[in-house]
Amino acid sequence: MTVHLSLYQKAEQELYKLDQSVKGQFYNFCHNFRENPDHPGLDLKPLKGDGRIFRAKINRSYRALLTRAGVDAKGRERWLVIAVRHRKDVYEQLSVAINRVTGAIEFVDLSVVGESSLRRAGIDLTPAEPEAEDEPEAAPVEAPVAEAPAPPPAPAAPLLAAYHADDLRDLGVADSLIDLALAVTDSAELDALTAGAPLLSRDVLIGLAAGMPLEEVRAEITQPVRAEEAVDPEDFGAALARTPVTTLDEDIQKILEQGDFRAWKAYLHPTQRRLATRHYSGPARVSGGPGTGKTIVALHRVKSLAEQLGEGHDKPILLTTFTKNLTTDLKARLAYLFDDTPELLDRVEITHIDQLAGRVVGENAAAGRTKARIADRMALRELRELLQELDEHRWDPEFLMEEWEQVILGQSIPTRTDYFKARRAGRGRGVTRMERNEIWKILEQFTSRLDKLGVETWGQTAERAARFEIERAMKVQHRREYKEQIGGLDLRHRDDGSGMRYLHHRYRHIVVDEAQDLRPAHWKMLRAMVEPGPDDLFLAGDTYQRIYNNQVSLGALGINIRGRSTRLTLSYRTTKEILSKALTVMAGQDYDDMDDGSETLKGYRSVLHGPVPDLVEYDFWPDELKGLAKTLDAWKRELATDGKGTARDIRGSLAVCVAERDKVNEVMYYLETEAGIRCSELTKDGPRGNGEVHVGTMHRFKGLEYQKLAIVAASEGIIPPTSRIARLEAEDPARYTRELHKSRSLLFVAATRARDALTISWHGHRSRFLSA
Ligand SMILES: Nc1ncnc2c1ncn2[C@@H]1O[C@H](COP(=O)(O)OP(=O)(O)OP(=O)(O)O)[C@@H](O)[C@H]1O
Repeated sequence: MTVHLSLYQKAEQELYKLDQSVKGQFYNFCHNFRENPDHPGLDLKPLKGDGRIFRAKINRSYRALLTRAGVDAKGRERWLVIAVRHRKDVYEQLSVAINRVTGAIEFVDLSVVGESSLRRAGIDLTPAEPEAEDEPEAAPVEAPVAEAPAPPPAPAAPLLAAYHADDLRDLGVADSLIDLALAVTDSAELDALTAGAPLLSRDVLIGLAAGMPLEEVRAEITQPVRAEEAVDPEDFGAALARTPVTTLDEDIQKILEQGDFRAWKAYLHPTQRRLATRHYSGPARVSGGPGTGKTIVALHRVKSLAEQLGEGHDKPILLTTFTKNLTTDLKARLAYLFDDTPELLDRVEITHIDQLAGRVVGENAAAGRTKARIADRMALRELRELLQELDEHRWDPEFLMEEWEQVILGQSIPTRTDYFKARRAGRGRGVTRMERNEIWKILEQFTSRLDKLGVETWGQTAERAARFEIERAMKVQHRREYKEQIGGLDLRHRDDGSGMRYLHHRYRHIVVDEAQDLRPAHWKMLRAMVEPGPDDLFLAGDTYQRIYNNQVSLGALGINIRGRSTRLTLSYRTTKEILSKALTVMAGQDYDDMDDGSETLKGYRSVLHGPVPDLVEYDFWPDELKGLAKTLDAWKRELATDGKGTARDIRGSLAVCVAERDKVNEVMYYLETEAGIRCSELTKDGPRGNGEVHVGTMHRFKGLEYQKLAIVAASEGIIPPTSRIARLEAEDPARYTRELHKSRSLLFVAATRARDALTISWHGHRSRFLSA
């Protein structure tokens, strides 16, 4: 073997799309090239424009474009395949360079930047290979009958007129794209220009065009991917080490068969990769809009931590999330990510947060003293009954329930005196000392009522678990201090019989997904479960998607993420069209960053395109159901023509999302009995049954994604549920605002689950969150 051959990330993606036969021939090409790149059959030649790019023959029609990248340790020349193209698409003007910011090799393909940009920049593309003689000529195009020439359109202002070439260069835009980018006049042109652009150029240009200030682009897009060492723009050997590639000494056929699944497994965006692999001096957080890859980063973070730990017999890494059905999803994705190192997966515990709290409480309970857990709505019913029995009408049961959850349980307040002094930040309505006394009395009766029934809420479980874990952490700390005091001597005498010897923090690293929804007590429990220090806690979440009541201030809970917080802005899931509809739901809203600051969706964007979402109004619910069945039928037909013919293939591609629990049954009943469409309900344990269409409440859709999604009953009165919350507007405006936020977030979460197609319908009046 005379050369070492690697494949550029983008070239790999191009290969996936080619016919199986071309993939096979590419495999042979690699084999032959590695043996002898100068073999006459490969016909290796430099392009006339950038002599650093060579073309070589894969078969009669396809060409590999390659560049040299130094020599390897064995003295073999290293070559990089930068693209695989039909020969008609190989132009002399293609260029390759080293990006001065990332230090990686970048391939710039001017043939995909769009006609109008090229025309404006006066660039004429020359095919590297003239048409073959035996190829049928294209039919001559008839000259159109001349019409009176239209007046030339007024020149439009460039989209990035506020910036200079030096700004773009400085931010990392590829040199050959800078003039073109500065001449772009509308977003269609920008899309064409960025579609095939190197990653950093694309991110910077889209960020600036979306209105992100230059300094923010520098801090959030350029800085995270800057090479750590100085970049030599001519050293392709050094640059290869910074470029995402596959080494073709591996079995390329196996890689190609994995197809698109490899997308997130192998190639994280450099910002995502850095977040997943870097060392943090303490708790860190990744935020970002829906579909920006927060979960993917969390999964890779787990893998990177497991690799650092190596094999072992315990599970020092915890991966946890708020919803039960997501835990199943995380388990499957993580198993896929670890498929080549299953022994490392054994070092990870994946548990849903309530289950974890339940286990801690169970471990600490005396035998036979465990309580059954009830959902919050059952507890609320008990509280309502209690208030009726007490003939107590001054207090709204929902307000009391929140006060208990957020203030008393949230801060582990043990006594009435402590409650008098408690912080009630963000609770809205103030309460006097006398009122606190009344509230305490009612809640005391309420908790003893639950106690007598032998039940507790998940909030109580979390709070008790937090207390047990804090005690445990204190014992660990005391033992360590004592050992230090006595000069590091063995503590066998003191430990014997107490189990103390085995006491340590439960985990070395904790990774949390959907962090925005955890309760304060969950955070306290997690904080105590891991020793404070480097890489202790890693959180992924988006407060715009908070759909439960649990607003926290992490700093106040002992989790300091200041300076270790990063936001992702590029959506990999949703199309631009769906995203812009979803963003109108959030227009003008302020959300917190879980740390007494505010969060933003500025720069949140997608580069994918698809149909504009359908917004459909019906007079009555039965009409809407009929319309839904029609939409689903049409989608099924579309999927069939895409090759996803059978019900089995469609499963998991289509879904119907509803705001209210009752409507789920109505939708399923109608679709099954009237429209012959088989459904599966999305439950907290995942989809139940094998139906082709998943149906569930908006809460159940968190973290999931579907190719085509219908949101039904998006009517005013249902979202937000006006009859339930209207009175709060006057009585407790802060709570009213919180309820509206929650409702709005639910619709936002639901709309951003759709990958390609989205329909939102309603009967009566449309939800106030949906603009025309
Ligand atoms: N670097 C990447 N390359 C290709 N696909 C990616 C990449 N990162 C994420 N994705 C894909 O984007 C989709 C969304 O990713 P993910 O679920 O991690 O986003 P998220 O930010 O957690 O979303 P949400 O907040 O809505 O739950 C997934 O299909 C994932 O496979």
